[in-house]
Amino acid sequence: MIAIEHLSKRYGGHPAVDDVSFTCAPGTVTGFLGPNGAGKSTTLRVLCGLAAPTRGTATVGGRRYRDLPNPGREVGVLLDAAAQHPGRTGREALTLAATVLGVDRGRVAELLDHVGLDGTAARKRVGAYSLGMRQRLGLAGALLGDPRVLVLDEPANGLDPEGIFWMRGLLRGFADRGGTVLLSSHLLREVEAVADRLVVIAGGRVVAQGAMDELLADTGVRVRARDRAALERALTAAGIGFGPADGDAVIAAADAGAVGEATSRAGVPLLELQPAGGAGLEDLFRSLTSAGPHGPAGGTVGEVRA
Ligand SMILES: Nc1ncnc2c1ncn2[C@@H]1O[C@H](COP(=O)(O)OP(=O)(O)OP(=O)(O)O)[C@@H](O)[C@H]1O
Repeated sequence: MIAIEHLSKRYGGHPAVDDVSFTCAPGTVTGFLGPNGAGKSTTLRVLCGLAAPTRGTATVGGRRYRDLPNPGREVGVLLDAAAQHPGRTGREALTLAATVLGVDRGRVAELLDHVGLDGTAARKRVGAYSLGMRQRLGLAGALLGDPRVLVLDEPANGLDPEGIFWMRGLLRGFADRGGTVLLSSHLLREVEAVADRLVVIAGGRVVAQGAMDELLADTGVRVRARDRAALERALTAAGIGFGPADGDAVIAAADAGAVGEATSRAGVPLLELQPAGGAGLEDLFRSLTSAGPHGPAGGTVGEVRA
């Protein structure tokens, strides 16, 4: 179990992470989603003992990473695939890591195979690897100690669509065998297909979290009027939070009845009013994380919070 509790991290006066709390249970994949600069990496760095929290705690199985007796055996970490020693071959890098961890060297070949690095790739220096190959090698390193928990920062970066599909299968299998996975991404589509739960962060704060199916079922309604400004005024007057969708539509954080009443009271004819549903998740993500004049769609945030 990963537990992030009231975690804050300030750099100078700047709050990179501000009172963030969530948990990740065994048997699940949690997608940690947010735009660039949202605070994902900082949270993961604190969790893995690479940065000290200003306030709050981040623990694995009730202990801070630095207090785990053999962390590599309990938590597999891949935070920056690009930061691997360029002069070693993939096989050398993994063999060295196996020695440090006290893992049987026989696992090196097994893992190279598991992450799809063949003999030729394993003999190449890491400096000549593509980012996708480095991600695969980094993942092999994270899995080397046979941990029960995986913490991965943007692991799909640099992978082609086939590689992303492969990684989803690997992470799903890991969780289905009882493992705990926390993976960050700035792209909803990357985590949508594999995550059981989502934690959405923007500006250092959690703006939504919940089970994927809850979030899919509760993404508000998509509403469109010829007069967008009048629609926005009607929603604001009714205290309904909203955010931008594609085209002229907005995603309103209320049910269709409440939106219909608000717009009819204001005399705003509608061109469209329907549950946002699964297709609205992308819109929800954009509206929750937009720094537009209305900020995150407040009502929805409260409703989807677990
Ligand atoms: N070492 C640091 N010193 C100062 N500010 C930092 C440091 N690390 C991160 N920040 C700032 O903290 C905020 C959160 O950054 P963080 O890297 O955690 O976001 P992120 O969601 O991981 O984004 P990205 O996807 O771009 O990595 C940003 O404003 C960033 O500039």
